[in-house]
Amino acid sequence: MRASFRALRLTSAATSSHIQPFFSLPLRLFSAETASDSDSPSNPDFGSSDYTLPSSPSQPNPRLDPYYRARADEALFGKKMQSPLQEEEERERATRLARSLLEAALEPPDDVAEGEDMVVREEDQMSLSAGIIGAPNAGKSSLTNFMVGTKVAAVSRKTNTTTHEILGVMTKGNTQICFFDTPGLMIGHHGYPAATDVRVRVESAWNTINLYDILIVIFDVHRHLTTRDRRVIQLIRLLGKEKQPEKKRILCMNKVDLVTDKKDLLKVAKEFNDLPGYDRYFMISGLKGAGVKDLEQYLMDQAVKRPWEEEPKVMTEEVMKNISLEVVRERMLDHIHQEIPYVIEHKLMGWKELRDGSIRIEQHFITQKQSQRQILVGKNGSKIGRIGIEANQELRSIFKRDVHLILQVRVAKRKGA
Ligand SMILES: Nc1nc2c(ncn2[C@@H]2O[C@H](COP(=O)(O)OP(=O)(O)OP(=O)(O)O)[C@@H](O)[C@H]2O)c(=O)[nH]1
Repeated sequence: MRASFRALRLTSAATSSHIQPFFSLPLRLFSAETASDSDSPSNPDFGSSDYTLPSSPSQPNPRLDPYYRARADEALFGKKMQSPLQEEEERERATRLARSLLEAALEPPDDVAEGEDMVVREEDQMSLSAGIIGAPNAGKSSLTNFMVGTKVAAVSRKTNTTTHEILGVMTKGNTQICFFDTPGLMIGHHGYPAATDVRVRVESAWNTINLYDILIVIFDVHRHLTTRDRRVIQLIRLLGKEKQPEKKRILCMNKVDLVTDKKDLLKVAKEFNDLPGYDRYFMISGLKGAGVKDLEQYLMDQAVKRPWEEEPKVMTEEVMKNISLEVVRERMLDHIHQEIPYVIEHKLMGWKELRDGSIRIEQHFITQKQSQRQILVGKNGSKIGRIGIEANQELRSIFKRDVHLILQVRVAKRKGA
């Protein structure tokens, strides 16, 4: 759109320069130029800005009957005679075109994201809380990260109605979607529960599901095709068994990018086709983004009129960098109880967001003496290793994504060395 407007401007500039010579001749005849051979603009003999001319007496525009004007136009320019009605229509069309061109020109630049800096009145706010359940490694975090975007939602809680772990917040236009990890259903980071456990967890989860507007049941379809897991199948079946409109559920077949024969996906879809509890089925790759747009649109459509729960602030990269420094420094202070932490310089040397959404962070500690370096590094690197592991874990949980933390300890170069 902007390109076309630019083209339009260029055309009009070209047109006016084209017209110029046509008018310059008669105008020169009447100009009040003093006689001079010099036409040089750097040394003008006459500049109209130096003179104030009396404004011409206002004359009413001579009015011509539209009928006679049309006839005169036809005689002079060969233009087809138009009725006043046709003229009116043409004027309207031209106005519409001009307006749409103006609107196109005024469109916000592409790099200003929709909804950014937009204040949405509370009465216009739409919300959706979505619980996500899946076995470990099903891809809950990757999917949330993809939808929430590269910016991490820095949530300052307004309400505290739930103690569930928040995975991320997506705010677009007037709609906010909060993604929660489901406790009780959290089969957790510690491995799969026993088969009997699944039933107990699902049963108890029904009570907590009421807290969400929708439950996203996610499973690794590639894994399902290669190593079927009875517990995962049981979970999917139990949650989709009954249709309960107030407990809306959807089933997401994740990691479709890993499935080479796409016909296999249809087989899996058929396998769970008989479950009336699921409102919709989605085939997605939460990591790569395939199918996520459809899922996102579906979720946006489910949002209800309700004030947002979270302030839609986003953690900028700058804030994330500072957090990374603070977390590492805190861990260092935990492990080094002597004076030296205060004389150690601590710098962020590298920050890179990798294609899989993880962040590579490189930080350097610069000590004054070799002995200080030795204390910080510890025996065979044990101390700095401990600091790194703990800080990495903490950063991973704050940023809700993988973090590759690299710490280096070096001795400051002596001046003049
Ligand atoms: N190829 C592929 N890999 C994926 C996809 N989604 C997630 N993964 C990978 O699967 C692994 C687990 O993903 P997570 O998003 O951490 O899974 P999770 O369900 O949050 O795992 P827990 O935190 O253990 O419950 C990671 O190595 C991801 O990179 C996907 O759509 N395609």
